[in-house]
Amino acid sequence: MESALTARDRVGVQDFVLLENYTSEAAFIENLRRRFKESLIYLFNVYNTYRSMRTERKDQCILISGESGAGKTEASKKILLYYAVTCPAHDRMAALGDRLLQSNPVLEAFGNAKTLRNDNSSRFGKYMDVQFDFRGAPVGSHILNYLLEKSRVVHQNHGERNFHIFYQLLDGGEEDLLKRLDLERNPQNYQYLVKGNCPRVSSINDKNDWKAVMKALPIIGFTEEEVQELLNIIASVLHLGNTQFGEGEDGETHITTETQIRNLTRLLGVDGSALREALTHKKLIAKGEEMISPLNFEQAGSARDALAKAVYGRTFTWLVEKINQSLALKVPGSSVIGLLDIYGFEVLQHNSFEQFCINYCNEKLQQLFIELTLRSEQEEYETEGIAWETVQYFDNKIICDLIEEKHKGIISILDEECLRPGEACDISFLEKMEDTLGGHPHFITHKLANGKTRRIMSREEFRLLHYAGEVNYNVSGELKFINSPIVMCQSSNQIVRQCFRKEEVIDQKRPEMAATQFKNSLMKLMEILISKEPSYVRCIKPNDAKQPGRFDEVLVRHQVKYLGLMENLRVRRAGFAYRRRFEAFLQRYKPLCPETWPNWHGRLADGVSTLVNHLGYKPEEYKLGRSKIFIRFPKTLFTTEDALEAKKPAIALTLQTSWRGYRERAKYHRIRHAVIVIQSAWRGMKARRRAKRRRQAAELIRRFIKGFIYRHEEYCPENEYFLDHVRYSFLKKLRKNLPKSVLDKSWPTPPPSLIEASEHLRWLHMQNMMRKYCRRIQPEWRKQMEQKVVASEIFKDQKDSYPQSVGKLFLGTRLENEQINLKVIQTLGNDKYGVPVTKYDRRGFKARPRQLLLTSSFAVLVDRTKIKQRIDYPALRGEKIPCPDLCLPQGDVVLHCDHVIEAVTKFAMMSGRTNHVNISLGSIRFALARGKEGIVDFIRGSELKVAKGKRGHLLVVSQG
Ligand SMILES: Nc1ncnc2c1ncn2[C@@H]1O[C@H](COP(=O)(O)OP(=O)(O)OP(=O)(O)O)[C@@H](O)[C@H]1O
Repeated sequence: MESALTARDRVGVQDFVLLENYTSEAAFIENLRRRFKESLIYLFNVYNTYRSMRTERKDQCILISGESGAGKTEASKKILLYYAVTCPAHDRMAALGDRLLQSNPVLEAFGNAKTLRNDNSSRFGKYMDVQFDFRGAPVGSHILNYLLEKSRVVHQNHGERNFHIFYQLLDGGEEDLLKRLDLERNPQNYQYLVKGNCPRVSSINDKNDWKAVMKALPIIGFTEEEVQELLNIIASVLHLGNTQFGEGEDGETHITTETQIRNLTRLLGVDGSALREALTHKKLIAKGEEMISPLNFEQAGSARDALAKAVYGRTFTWLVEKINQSLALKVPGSSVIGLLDIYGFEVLQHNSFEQFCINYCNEKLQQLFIELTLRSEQEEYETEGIAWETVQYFDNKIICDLIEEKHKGIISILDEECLRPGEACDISFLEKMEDTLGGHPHFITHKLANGKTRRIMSREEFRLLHYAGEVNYNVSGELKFINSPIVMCQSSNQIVRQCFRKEEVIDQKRPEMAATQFKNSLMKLMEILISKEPSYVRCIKPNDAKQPGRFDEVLVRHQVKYLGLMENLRVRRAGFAYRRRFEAFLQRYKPLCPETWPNWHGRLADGVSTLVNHLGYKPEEYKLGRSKIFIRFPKTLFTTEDALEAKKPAIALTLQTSWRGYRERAKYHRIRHAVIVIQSAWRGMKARRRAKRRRQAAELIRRFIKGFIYRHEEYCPENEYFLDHVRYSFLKKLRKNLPKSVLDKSWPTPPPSLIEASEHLRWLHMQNMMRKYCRRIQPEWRKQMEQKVVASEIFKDQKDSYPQSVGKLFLGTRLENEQINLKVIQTLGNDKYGVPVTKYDRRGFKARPRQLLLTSSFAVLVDRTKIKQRIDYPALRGEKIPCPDLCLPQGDVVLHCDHVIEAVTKFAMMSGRTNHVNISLGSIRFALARGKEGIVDFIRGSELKVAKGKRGHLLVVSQG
């Protein structure tokens, strides 16, 4: 509905109720034209009906009307297709669908014909009930047929045909069959088929259609016998058409075509003479007495045609019943949708009884429309608590009464006239109507008309002013004889016997005439329709040439008029043009009022009230019901709709902004949430790590403190960490501070627990360094070292000048390769020689002094005997070094040497008596001959001197 409003400006209005100028036919047609041009041929949603049935659980009906070729059958097919596609599938549905499908060609063969307006025109009105089960699946169907155009059986306009089945039989029937039925293939041989002079139609393939019908009949449930009997009837109609009459000399009518009568007798299974009589005589019952009177030539022809029409018409009704049995409900149904596909108002050049019935039917439908529309309006107003207002519309009840009123209506008069004893004729019927209905505002005859109308009306016509317009009906031939059934009741053809019931003939009180029958069936139809919720489909044919895209305005205007659309619209617009539930109205138009936008939180009625006040609705323009708002004029609605259209860009912008904002906020919240999750996870992890570290640190400190407390205890669990740590720390420190050279005496102070280990390490390290040092040392340096070590053993802390000598190298050349200046400055106990000793060779010096006394640069060799031995050493002599001094001395000697420490060390080493060196400071005592001892005083002086000192001491002055 709302989408229709949106599309309004583009393609007119979808709902005519919203047409602004609803009284203007031109505006109406213009709207049709606009939508036709855009191929928007359906004005309103025809599919709502099914939804209403499902949701409201109320039986529905769809009334489809329109003139021939307007599209009624197409529309009903679309509706059925919609059910087939959208309804839930049912197990039995397939079989039902099959039968439903197969019934179509059968119904079309017997009920459709080629007309000027439609090659496959349905020549009957159809009401079809589709039954649905509780799930909404179709489970059964039932068809009611109305107003079969029986006149077509005996007469067709030029360019039209009889019902399809005749042509199908002649074209498609097998030779044997035709022979049995005594038929010839050529349709032109049959009086009932030649009138239209159009036996072949390019768009129709009779042979194929025949096959389809023959295939369908058994599926629908026809027995072989029934099929044969049905074909007998069809053939009979053709034979009946070829039955001719002759006029005797005395004016008596007789049958001239005996073959036809024979065939009819055989095929219909009736008595030949009875049939002859029925065709040539009229039987009337007056005051309980049967009266038979002969028919004239013309009347006999009419009686024949009437019989043909009756036989065909009733057979068609029987056929529909047979199809109904096949489609009947096999499971319980819950809801029904009825589809009424019926002609719209028909106004032809020559309008007869059939047009009268059709238009009467349309009058009834219009009345139903008014009744149902007003009823639903009234019900809605009542429900909504709105005061009912009298609506201005034309109520066609007056016309319906004119036709159907008991005793006074046209149908009653027709019945009376037909059953009246004596000669009934069309004119007497007309006169009777004039007598009874004269003065009725909707009834005119030639006699009753004014001058102007009289000129255009024939004397055999009467005019009815229908709600949709005026129609002139011709009464000639109206009063046809329908007494033929009497002979048919005795037929041995089962179908004929079922169609013409004996009771009908026996009940002579007041046989029901055709018009009354139709009136009664219409009453029944109205009862069916009135119990349902109606929807209407009005089909309008755009042109008569069967051309696409052509909009023939004259034709359309004619249909708009005779479909009564303007009148329908007037009824619909009598009250309020538009109504909507509060929530729907508020939802749609709330953006137009700041107080209702974006959301109204109060009562819906208050919201709508606020909204319409803001929109400036005048009190006469609308009313608020209990749950709906009613708007009287489309203009009000369209102004609101236009305002909404104008507002839409702003709404779109707002929605866009809100949506983007919402999207971005959602995104932001997502990111924020993610960040928080990551952050908390990260913080948690960090905190856990910190706590762990703290725990570990506390544990460490605890173990450290405990370890510190127990540090002097044996290695135990309490102090193991502490001690390990101390050990580790010390070793780490030691690693960095290890002495690099053997002379480096530094060593980190060990913790108390490691003193022993430290010392051990130190010793190991020293050993290691020394080993490395020793491994690296050169042989000459090794010797030097050995000598120095010996020198150290001898002189360290013994001789003042020793520390100064440590750094001075012992030269190998001295006492070894080179000469060493060694001067014996005094022999003790003997004479003094002042002869210097030169070139003393090491290899020849094997002296092993018992004592070597040194002071400053002096050395005193003690034990001269030994020296003497040494001096005798042949090696020294071998070198022929003159050393008379050394050969001479006896007793101890005082030697002078510049490198006394070196010299003494080397002497000591050479002699292997390092512990025999005795170092004295100041004075030394020595033994003299005969047990005497002498004393040598050593002092420092400016020059080297040996002299006799005080108390007989030998005074040795050393330089420096
Ligand atoms: N909705 C449609 N779209 C296109 N063509 C359509 C539509 N409705 C009808 N027609 C055309 O009009 C022709 C006649 O339609 P249809 O037989 O439904 O008319 P009808 O009103 O049932 O006629 P009749 O009363 O003679 O049976 C169709 O064969 C088709 O060519």
